[in-house]
Amino acid sequence: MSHSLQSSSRPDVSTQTPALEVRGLGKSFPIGGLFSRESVRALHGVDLTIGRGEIVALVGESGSGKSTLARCVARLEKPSSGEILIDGVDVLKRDRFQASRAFRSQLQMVFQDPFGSLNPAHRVEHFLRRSLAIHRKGGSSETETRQRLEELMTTVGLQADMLNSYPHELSGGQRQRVAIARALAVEPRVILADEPTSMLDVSVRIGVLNLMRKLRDEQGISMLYITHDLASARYLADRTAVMFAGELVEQGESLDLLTNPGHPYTQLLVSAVPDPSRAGSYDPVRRAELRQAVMASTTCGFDGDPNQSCSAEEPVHHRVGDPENRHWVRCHLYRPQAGAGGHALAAEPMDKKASA
Ligand SMILES: Nc1ncnc2c1ncn2[C@@H]1O[C@H](COP(=O)(O)OP(=O)(O)OP(=O)(O)O)[C@@H](O)[C@H]1O
Repeated sequence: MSHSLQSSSRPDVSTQTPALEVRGLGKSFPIGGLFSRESVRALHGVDLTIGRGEIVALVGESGSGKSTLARCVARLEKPSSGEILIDGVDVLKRDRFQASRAFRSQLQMVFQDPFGSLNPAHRVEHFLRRSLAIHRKGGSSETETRQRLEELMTTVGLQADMLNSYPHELSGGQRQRVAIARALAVEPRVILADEPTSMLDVSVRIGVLNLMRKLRDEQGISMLYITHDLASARYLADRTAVMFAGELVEQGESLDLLTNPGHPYTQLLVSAVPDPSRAGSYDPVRRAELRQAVMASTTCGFDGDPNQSCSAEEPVHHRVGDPENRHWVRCHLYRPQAGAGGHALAAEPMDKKASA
């Protein structure tokens, strides 16, 4: 996979009202039955901003909270705390009890499983027509609707005659393109894509990633791209955010973050990416120990000193390197390298603003 990310040629999204902004998002799930007071903290104080026409990758291992974040933002799950703003409007206040049609037409989700997300009893045309009808985007005549259906198919790189196909007649990659076309039918501002390529053959993954990139570049759609795959984050995303035990621990321009990771967890993730020039650097035993420590306690497991643990005191945001890269890390262990320019950001609220 070539790394054609060219952050410098992208428009400056930091000065505009973000397409999506998440502030202090928290989510706990009750566990242990009806009368139990126990809960598992899946998200804690997550701040995340996605500019217009920007793709942000959210990476982290299984159980780190990525899907919970996407499901809360998509309002499939009720957050325990925090705010969600689309185009500067707090949607939790606007539609207090459930997601409105207006919300659904602003934000769409594409799921991991292209096999499960399309009802096998219907033809492709049905899914797209339904989305157009619900959101009244089909045009006033059948001719216009037909034209729109064919446009959607072309946009996602499918032949118009596949409108007559059933899901089982399509490959996994083609089904995922249909799922993306269905999301596009409502002309959303933001797409949340939860591992959209992980169930696809390696050979067709790149096509779906390129489609997502095209939608960003040509239609200005903003995306949260959730993935385990750091190489694809680097290929596709303008910025990458790293989630660990329900919190964002590092964020920055993808290329910079993945070549110069500041948090030990990000370093561990990066070290697990196969790289012939770095043979032997991945330590599966250490990684398993850390995962175990994370599951067993509320501390992050990277630091043996209890006085410096995140549970004793939340780490502040440290800026890493050149401010242009908007790269920060939250870790008590972070020590800027001499000359690297890393320093702690000022205290709240500028801290949060600068870090999002
Ligand atoms: N409905 C639920 N009830 C109880 N706990 C839950 C629920 N959903 C998620 N969790 C817990 O929240 C934490 C985060 O889970 P989540 O699925 O968001 O992680 P993830 O990073 O998306 O993992 P994966 O990549 O495997 O999907 C986990 O500890 C999980 O067990």
